Amino acid sequence: MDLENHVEKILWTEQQISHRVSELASEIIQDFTPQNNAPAFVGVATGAFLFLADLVRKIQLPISVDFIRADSYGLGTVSNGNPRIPFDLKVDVQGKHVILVEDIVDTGNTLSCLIDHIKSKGASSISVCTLLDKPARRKVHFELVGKGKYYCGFECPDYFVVGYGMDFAELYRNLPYIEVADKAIHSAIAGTLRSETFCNMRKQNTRPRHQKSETSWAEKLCFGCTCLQLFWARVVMRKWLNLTTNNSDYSADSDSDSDSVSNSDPEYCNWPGESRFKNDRSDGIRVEAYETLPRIRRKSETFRAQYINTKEIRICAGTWNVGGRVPPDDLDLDGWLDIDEPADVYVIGLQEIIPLNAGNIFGAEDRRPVSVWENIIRETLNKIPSVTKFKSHSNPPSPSKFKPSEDVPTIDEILQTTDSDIEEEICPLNEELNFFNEIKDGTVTGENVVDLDASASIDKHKLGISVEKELRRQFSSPITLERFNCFGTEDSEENGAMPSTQYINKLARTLSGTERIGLSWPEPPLHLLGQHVLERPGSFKSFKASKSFRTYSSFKSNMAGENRMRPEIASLAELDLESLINWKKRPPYVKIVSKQLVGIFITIWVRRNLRRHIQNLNVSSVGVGVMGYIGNKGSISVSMSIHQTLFCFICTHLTSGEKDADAAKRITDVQEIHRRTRFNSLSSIGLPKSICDHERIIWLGDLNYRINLSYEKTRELISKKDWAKLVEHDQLIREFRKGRAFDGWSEGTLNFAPTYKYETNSDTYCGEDSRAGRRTPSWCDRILSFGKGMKLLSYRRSELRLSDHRPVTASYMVEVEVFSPKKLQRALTLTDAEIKEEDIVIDGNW
Ligand SMILES: O=P(O)(O)OC[C@H]1O[C@H](OP(=O)(O)OP(=O)(O)O)[C@H](O)[C@@H]1O
Ligand SMILES: Nc1nc2[nH]cnc2c(=O)[nH]1
Repeated sequence: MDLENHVEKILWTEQQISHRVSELASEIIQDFTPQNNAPAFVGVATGAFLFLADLVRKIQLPISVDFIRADSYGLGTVSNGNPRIPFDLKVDVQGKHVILVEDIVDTGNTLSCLIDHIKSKGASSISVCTLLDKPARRKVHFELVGKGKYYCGFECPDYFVVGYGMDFAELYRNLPYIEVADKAIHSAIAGTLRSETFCNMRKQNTRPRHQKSETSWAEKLCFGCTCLQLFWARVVMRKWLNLTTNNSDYSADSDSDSDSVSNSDPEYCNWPGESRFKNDRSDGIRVEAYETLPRIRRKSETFRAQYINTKEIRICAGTWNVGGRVPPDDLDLDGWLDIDEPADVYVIGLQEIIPLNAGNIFGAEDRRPVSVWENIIRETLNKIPSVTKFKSHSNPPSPSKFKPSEDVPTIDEILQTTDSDIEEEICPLNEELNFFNEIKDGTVTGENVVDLDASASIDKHKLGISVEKELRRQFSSPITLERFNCFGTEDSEENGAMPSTQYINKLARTLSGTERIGLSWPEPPLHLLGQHVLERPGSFKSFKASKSFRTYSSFKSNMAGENRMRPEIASLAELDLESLINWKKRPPYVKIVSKQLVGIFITIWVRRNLRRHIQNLNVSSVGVGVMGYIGNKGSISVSMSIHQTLFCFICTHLTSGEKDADAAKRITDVQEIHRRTRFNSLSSIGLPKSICDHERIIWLGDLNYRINLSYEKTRELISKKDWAKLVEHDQLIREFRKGRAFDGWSEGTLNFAPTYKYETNSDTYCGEDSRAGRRTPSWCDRILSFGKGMKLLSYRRSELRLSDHRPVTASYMVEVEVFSPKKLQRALTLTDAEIKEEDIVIDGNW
């Protein structure tokens, strides 16, 4: 930032202030000298401390000096209209002239309250001496007392100002001049903040003037600050302003995380690194959205139906305000995360992952608790065995089918890589069964296959051992060997003496290769789809000529034609079983995103085999707390497509408080979150930009809505478990009805006790002692949804006592659209045939 710009935002320099203070002092001396009774100067803490100190040193009268404190702004920039007096006068002002010394008069709330207070102490007159007056913001008219006078240093324009005692979030008070805070905010938003304020503070205030300074080159470059200070200032400022460097500023499991055979992991052979999430190629070439991850909602649903299937996935959403408590390592999250009914996607939102004290709110983010929570979540999800596969897109499994007992790790899975859906597109269930029936008179029968699946089961607590045992068992099965053999035959000549691990990888790669139409495509733009299928010579022929088709065919013909062990079976002995076992032992869930904003934290985990179907991942954080920007309250939203459906998950912590004004602020918070949440740049055509652009949305968090009843009445209804009556007074339910916040959203029935506020590590609600921060118990912790095709399976709370809140869980069965290359193939082949027919007719006519 250039110097002029910098100078422009200083409203009053040190010299100007000093000069004006002298003038004010002279005025006061003149007014009070004739009186015998020298006034008491009462500074309004904290802001007036410098002004008071400078002023009283220029008053040559036998004055007394004291402080009083009134809290009206708290951490925000808007007076709350109801100042408290947390510390009172020491001197007795009975019968005295009092001069209240203020740094700034804004709404007038503080003064109005203080004047009343001092008047009640019997002061004979009350004057006010303020350095700044902001008449544009005056809301409350205050009356001076007796012959009291109003002394004012400068009229202040309607800016939020800092310096010379005035703070922004308790900082900047020690600036010797007064400047506009908004400017700092705006320049920071424009990314030009060089943190002059901090630099100047250091130059002008923290280095003793007499001390000759040795300025390092780094300090020179940074206007006198060390880079570390500058960095800290930037970090803090960015945090205040809720600026993130970019949308990919979140953590996720890398592909190799927890993969013991990561280098040879066939699942990832076509998806290096994190590139699929970031839309950037590792070679530095930016890949346009339409080339890789497009998802364009087309107008023609009829046409869309020709290449889209649907299936259901289970999503478990959990929210918990953990009150800044670090969890013990053995915290049992099984119930909260509903691991007996495993989900495909876990969306976990925490609030107050760190204590919301000033240091955490305004200082650099403390990320340590994140890893503790993540470890516990990982361990919890690792108890869930891997699921084999969905049987059919069009006949989705019912929730009850997601039983661990069915999660049989078969050798098929290995052969199919991790993506069983893909396999089905080539060889759907019915074809598969027909196929096995076809070769019934050989060694393999349909029943055998069923037996094979059904006989294996996993002890979910001893997953690794079971997997190993099961794999060994399957490898000893003639069926498996034969099937494996068949896959091997296709490329047997080509493969020659290829080492076994390499060979397995190659097999898996063959099965996951993108040449298999649409295997991992999200939804390519139509023109590309057309090109892919039609422009290739003989369209369907090209599919038939593809490696996968050949693999499948050779599999078929081998099985059908021969009923004997081929010599290649011998190569199985060399198979690197250990690699396979390790591969199979990989954790069943992977973290696809974790993001923290002060105390708000969201982490999303998906089944390993779903990961590749998650695209266009984007994160957007919005702070609505202090100053309207800081993230002590706010949201983190995650946008993604799962298969072909757009999802948004929002974890929020909204404004707290029981008053109507607090409820109104929560509505504003929600509106702000909608307004300021932005995902994809304008150039990313077809990708969602805002929350509402998504098809399925889950909003979870400490929404902080309260029950509008007295504490006693609420407790009475809780003891009767009269949830229905309580619900009538729930602020959020009322908002639903009024249609102001969350219009059109759904929530499950609240048939559990309010989740807030409990005494620590206890089942007792706070408030037995009415003096100790009594809170009406409320359903602060909520999970809402928006969008079609979302069936709520359960909505409940868990009895974890770590904090003053109880965690809440909502499980959904959600419909997603799945791209079906088979359908498209059929549609396009037909279209192709129709065109050809037309051509023939035309030819005939010709
Ligand atoms: O006219 P009003 O709208 O009431 O605002 C004026 C008050 O606001 C500031 O105090 P603040 O509450 O920020 O505390 P501080 O002095 O500790 O900064 C300022 O020092 C005044 O006392
Ligand atoms: N720091 C600061 N405190 C205030 N209190 C009321 N108005 C202001 C302002 O502009 N700046």
